[in-house]
Amino acid sequence: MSMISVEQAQAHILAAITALPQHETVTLWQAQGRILAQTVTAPFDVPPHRNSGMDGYALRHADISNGQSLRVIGSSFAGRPFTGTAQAGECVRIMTGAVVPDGTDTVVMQEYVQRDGDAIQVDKAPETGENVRHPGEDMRTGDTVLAAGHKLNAADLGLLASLSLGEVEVLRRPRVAFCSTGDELKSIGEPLQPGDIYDSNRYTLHGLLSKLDVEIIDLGVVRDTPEAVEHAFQQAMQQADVFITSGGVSVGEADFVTATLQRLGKVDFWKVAAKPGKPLAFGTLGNTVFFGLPGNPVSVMATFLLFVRPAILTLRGETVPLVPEYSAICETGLKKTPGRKDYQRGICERDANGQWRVRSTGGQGSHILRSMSQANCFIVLPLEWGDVEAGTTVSIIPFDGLL
Ligand SMILES: Nc1nc2c(c(=O)[nH]1)N[C@H]1C(S)=C(S)[C@@H](COP(=O)(O)OP(=O)(O)OC[C@H]3O[C@@H](n4cnc5c(N)ncnc54)[C@H](O)[C@@H]3O)O[C@H]1N2
Ligand code: MOO
Repeated sequence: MSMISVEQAQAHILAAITALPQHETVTLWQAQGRILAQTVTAPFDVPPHRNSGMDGYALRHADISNGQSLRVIGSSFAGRPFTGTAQAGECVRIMTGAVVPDGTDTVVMQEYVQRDGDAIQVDKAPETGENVRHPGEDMRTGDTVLAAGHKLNAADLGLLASLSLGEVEVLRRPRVAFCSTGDELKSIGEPLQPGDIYDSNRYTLHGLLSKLDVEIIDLGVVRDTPEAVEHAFQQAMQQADVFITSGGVSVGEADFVTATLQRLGKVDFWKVAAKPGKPLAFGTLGNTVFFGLPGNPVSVMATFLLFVRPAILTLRGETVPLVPEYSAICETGLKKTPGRKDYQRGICERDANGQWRVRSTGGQGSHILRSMSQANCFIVLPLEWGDVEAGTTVSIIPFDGLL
């Protein structure tokens, strides 16, 4: 199988995936960031009643044009309305949010009033209707206030609460299973035998998945045997919407991932013209979407961000899964071989003029995980480019919110 371009691979993945059809009901406490599966209409007006925008006095505007003093006949507090009706020459002490009493049409701020016992004198006349907030000004009965497909944010949660809607229908979260493959991998704390290393990819993947509001299923470290790899695949197919492996996807004699995918499911593509990330495998296992990520620690992160993350966002119902790129001036020269699109690790910042500037983190081997830890962006270099001179304008993908 020949290599396909990054763009072809991304298009292929997004074309193969649609949002999960299943819904679930969650409380507002669990609803932040979830995708609505229902349309929400307002069951009543918000605010539900005419109320005051200020602390002051509710009065009849017609009464103050001639400068007469008004008699205070009671008080209206938020949650404790005045129940009577104001007549000509009368006013009611009122607090912010309290019901504006019948018979009045305007609220004057208390700072513009002089009070003497039961009488007030207005120093500065408001406009008619000033400081009166009307029913339905925020939302009117029957208004569509949130559409299906909308991603709920903090404002929306408050909005739903103000409509007394404590639960909402949202799309189900994707279940994502992942494992590391490799006989050389030891778990934290185990002694290393010659040739061993500690498994870092599972921790990286767990961290990346934790940013995405998914159900995470950790299938652990899988040994480099066809049986062990197959067993992990079987488990994932039964439990997960997405299955991610790391390692064992290249052409070595202990690389069983692609063959297992071929046996149990379907290989959509294998190998992308990306550096790092070349041996990425993508396919399906029944209803489970499969990503075989290369084992190198930087390759895992790059392929996750470029290919897996957009797929998961699409599954969870988001409509703009790809991250934006920006132009930056590259302050360091970069080594590059034409033939693959490079995602080099960079450190970017905006200068005083708002111009992005970026420099390399140094060594770009896909085993140098520290380059990802030091970086705050990818420097994206087109497939056909060779070495890059300092001062060249390049594209960057900032890591904000991604890692
Ligand atoms: N003859 C060829 N050899 C390789 C090619 C090729 O095209 N022809 N491609 C290279 C590229 S590019 C990559 S990327 C790697 C990917 O290989 P695998 O996906 O099969 O990964 P492994 O061989 O299993 O591991 C690669 C590397 O990463 C380390 N590793 C693996 N898992 C973990 C883990 N969980 N935590 C930390 N480190 C891990 C592993 O020890 C290896 O050093 O293939 C190249 N070879
Ligand atoms: O594609 Mo590999 O990820 O270059 O090291």
